Amino acid sequence: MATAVPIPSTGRSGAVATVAARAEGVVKAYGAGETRVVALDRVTIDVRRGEFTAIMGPSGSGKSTLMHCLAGLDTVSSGRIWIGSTEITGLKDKKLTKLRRDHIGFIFQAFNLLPTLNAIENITLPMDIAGRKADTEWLDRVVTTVGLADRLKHRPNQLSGGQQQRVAVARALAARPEIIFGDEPTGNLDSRAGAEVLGFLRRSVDELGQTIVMVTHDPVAAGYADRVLYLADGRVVDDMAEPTAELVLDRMRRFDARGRVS
Ligand SMILES: Nc1ncnc2c1ncn2[C@@H]1O[C@H](COP(=O)(O)OP(=O)(O)OP(=O)(O)O)[C@@H](O)[C@H]1O
Repeated sequence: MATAVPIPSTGRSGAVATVAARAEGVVKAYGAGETRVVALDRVTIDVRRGEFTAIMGPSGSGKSTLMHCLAGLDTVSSGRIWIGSTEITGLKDKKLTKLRRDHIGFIFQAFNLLPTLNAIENITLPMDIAGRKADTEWLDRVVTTVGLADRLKHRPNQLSGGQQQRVAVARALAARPEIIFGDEPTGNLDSRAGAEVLGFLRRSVDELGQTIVMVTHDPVAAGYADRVLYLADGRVVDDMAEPTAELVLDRMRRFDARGRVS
């Protein structure tokens, strides 16, 4: 039976509590022989708790693969992954499914709402399926934070794209997951609606203490994060603190597809 393995201590007290997810020496290869593609090449990162981390990089650099491996949606070829204090590499399917359900929230580019359910029913659906009772006080805070209090009885087709994505954000936040992963969460939205959703993601970090990891191509979206990790050719090539859209754009202009200064 696989058991929870604590994240190795860095020697400082409280180190475990500050890390929401960790990848250590992660390699992910697809295929074999001549068609073998190394999507992740010895990636080591810590995702700090209570931070908004963006993952950027050219197309094919390994962003989605890294997110999927961190979230336990894909297996690694070698290396180790932790969510909180639990090592997920090696966990059996059933345990992994439970860990994902109980500790991880997802926001995808497509909103993935059920059309026959209203907003609040969509928000609480994962908890209903898991047989968990919603904490009503928390749910009220979440709904207020994402600005949906007056739209809870509306079905998805009665909401704008931005409002639908806010329902998806609230759905991810409702169960108080350890970490939320977003794959281009504003990719289907116009810039105004995208800014609104990003503003609410930012608030959920600042006001609710949420940890968010977001894959994006958009320097404006990355500017909402606390930190941007840049991938190139399956490797982490840069780690930017306190990004702004301008700094990110400048960084993208100066580096070529392999992460080298051009
Ligand atoms: N299922 C798969 N089978 C084979 N190769 C794959 C598979 N998934 C991804 N890859 C390859 O792994 C590499 C990284 O892909 P990944 O989707 O992680 O990149 P990305 O940075 O998210 O790209 P994009 O920005 O275009 O979405 C690419 O070379 C891709 O072709």
